[in-house]
Amino acid sequence: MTIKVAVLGAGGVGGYFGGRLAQAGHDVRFVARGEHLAAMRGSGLTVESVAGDFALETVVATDDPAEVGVVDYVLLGVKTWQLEAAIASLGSLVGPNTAVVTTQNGVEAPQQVADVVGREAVLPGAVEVVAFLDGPGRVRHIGGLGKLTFSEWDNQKSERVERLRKALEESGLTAVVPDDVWVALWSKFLALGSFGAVATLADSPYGVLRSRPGMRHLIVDSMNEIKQVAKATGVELPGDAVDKTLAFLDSLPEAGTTSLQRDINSGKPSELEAWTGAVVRLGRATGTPTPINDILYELTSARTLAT
Ligand SMILES: NC(=O)C1=CN([C@@H]2O[C@H](COP(=O)(O)OP(=O)(O)OC[C@H]3O[C@@H](n4cnc5c(N)ncnc54)[C@H](OP(=O)(O)O)[C@@H]3O)[C@@H](O)[C@H]2O)C=CC1
Ligand SMILES: CC(C)(CO)C(=O)C(=O)O
Repeated sequence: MTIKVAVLGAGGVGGYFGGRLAQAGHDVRFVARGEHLAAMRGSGLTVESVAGDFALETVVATDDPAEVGVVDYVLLGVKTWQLEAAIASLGSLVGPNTAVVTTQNGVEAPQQVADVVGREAVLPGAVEVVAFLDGPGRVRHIGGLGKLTFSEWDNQKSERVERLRKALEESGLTAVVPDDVWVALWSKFLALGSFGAVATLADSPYGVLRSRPGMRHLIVDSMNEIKQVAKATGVELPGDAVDKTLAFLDSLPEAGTTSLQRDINSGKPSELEAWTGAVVRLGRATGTPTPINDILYELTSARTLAT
């Protein structure tokens, strides 16, 4: 069955997932802007992908969500610091049966969206992919399965979750509906909150981070604090969550870097507030001490001012 999807924020994630869904014949409307919008309108979307290249000669793209109207799903593909403005433009896309799927790294995007459209309209999600815009109208997918893990807010198995899961799988993507989507989001957050700030401060790739016992200890200490914050917000992570995240660090490419350090190093806006910033904020809100993350946050914030 064809689904109607608005991709709000057609960058690495939105462009790749939206592109695959459109290629499979779904009704995908891209909400974009600037040169990327002009290129998509003029010559469509090109995707260079480790899972197979493809080109969509024509795509539906606009900068005005009102032109799209109500959809079945909104795939929210903007960066965390762009969320507020993007959420404000959701109005005309969301009807009584619309589901807004969050893909942002971090744990706060679902609530930010729910504050405006209501919890029942949100499917909290997380993506695993390495994809980026390689110029206007051009997406490059260089790694990761292209996996979306998502569910209803209360983890109920619903018809709309199943319909989206099927559409994604039939489009060549990987879709996972976990038993508890909050455990999935917070498990990923263990990596984001710890690796991101430490890698930025050390200005080092994964190969260096994991090679020094002291760095590993620092990352583990940061993760243990995040685990406590998760617990204080009602999310109990599995006993092996920290070990698994350390094993994930060990599996990453030697020369790989976090998106946080790449953004900060190139002087771009970053997702620091949604990563280590969120650990500190949620720690304070729940009365959970986060001394390691407090230091990481202060030092990384200072680095953002210095670039
Ligand atoms: N890319 C990846 O491989 C992964 C990304 N993620 C997460 O997914 C989220 C999205 O990241 P990513 O795809 O890399 O981000 P990108 O910067 O590649 O894409 C975001 C796109 O949204 C556009 N945009 C922002 N606000 C609006 C708006 N109001 N209306 C229309 N377009 C808008 C941006 O345009 P402009 O450039 O003009 O601002 C940009 O094209 C992030 O939270 C990221 O951490 C998670 C895992 C992997
Ligand atoms: C989990 C992590 C930190 C791996 O690089 C990531 O997703 C990112 O860099 O954006």
